[in-house]
Amino acid sequence: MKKALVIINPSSGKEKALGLEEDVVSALQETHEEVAVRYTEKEGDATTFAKEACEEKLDTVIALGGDGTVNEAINGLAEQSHSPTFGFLPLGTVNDFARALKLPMVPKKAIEVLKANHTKRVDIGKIDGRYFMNVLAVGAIAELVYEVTPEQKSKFGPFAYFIEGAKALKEKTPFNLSITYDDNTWNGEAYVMLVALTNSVAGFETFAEQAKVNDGYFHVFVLKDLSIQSMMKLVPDLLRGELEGNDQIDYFRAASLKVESSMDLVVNIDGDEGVPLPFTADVLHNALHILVSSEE
Ligand SMILES: Nc1ncnc2c1ncn2[C@@H]1O[C@H](COP(=O)(O)OP(=O)(O)OP(=O)(O)O)[C@@H](O)[C@H]1O
Repeated sequence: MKKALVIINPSSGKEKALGLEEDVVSALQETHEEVAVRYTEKEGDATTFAKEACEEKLDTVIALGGDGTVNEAINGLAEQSHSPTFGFLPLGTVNDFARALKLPMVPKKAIEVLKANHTKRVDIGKIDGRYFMNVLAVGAIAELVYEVTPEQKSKFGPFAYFIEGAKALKEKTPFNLSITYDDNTWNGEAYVMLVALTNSVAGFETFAEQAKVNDGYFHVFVLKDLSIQSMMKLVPDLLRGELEGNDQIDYFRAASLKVESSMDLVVNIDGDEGVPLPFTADVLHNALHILVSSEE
């Protein structure tokens, strides 16, 4: 007998999730005998619910929410002895993970993906005992994420980060960074370090154009200069998907990282405040089974 759990964050996506519950449940009932629904009330609930679904050996876990809810669900599913298939409806404003997986943004179409039952194995990252599916950020970018208001995100989409980013970066000084990755090291001064697991960062699908959701690597970008000239080159390179060739960026890929600084810095994990430096991070290759569009 197949069993599924639907985790709903009722606050996500202008409270759209509740209106979709019935359609999601009836879609799952086509292939599952039992479909339960649980609503999150606070931070951590989606992790608890997903972990309990693993313990109860459910076949499928579906999340309705934004990247925050998806991250929490993944934190409950990762490295469990029984791992249900995971699917989600992207109801946030940015939805980087859904962009990377080429999921439809229109909820009715995303429900069709759940029905089709086509899965793909996907990498996630592990950082000091926590899990993430999109991005780590150190430096001004990490701080600016907290400064972008939900209104700005709804109005300007990814460009809200760009507008706030340009403001934040202007006021910053570089920090020293020591990165040990696989068998190499990077030492120097940086303004921003971004570790992308997927191509889509802050809604820009061209950010790490070459990153695949299951290539086994972190794609690391270290920004070394913030002069006007360098920023003017950065924007077209970002939009063309050519950031790794930019003179002011050092780019490399790695399956594991150790990042240290003599300065007081905190790493941002999938858009939320994370752990202080130093940290270690590893790619967990093909760690999850995710429901994706059949043409993917
Ligand atoms: N019932 C609830 N009411 C209010 N907040 C909730 C509720 N349940 C969970 N949350 C909070 O919602 C947050 C996640 O929201 P969501 O899934 O919309 O992600 P998001 O990253 O904010 O999305 P985006 O930025 O793309 O819009 C978590 O921080 C969680 O604590």
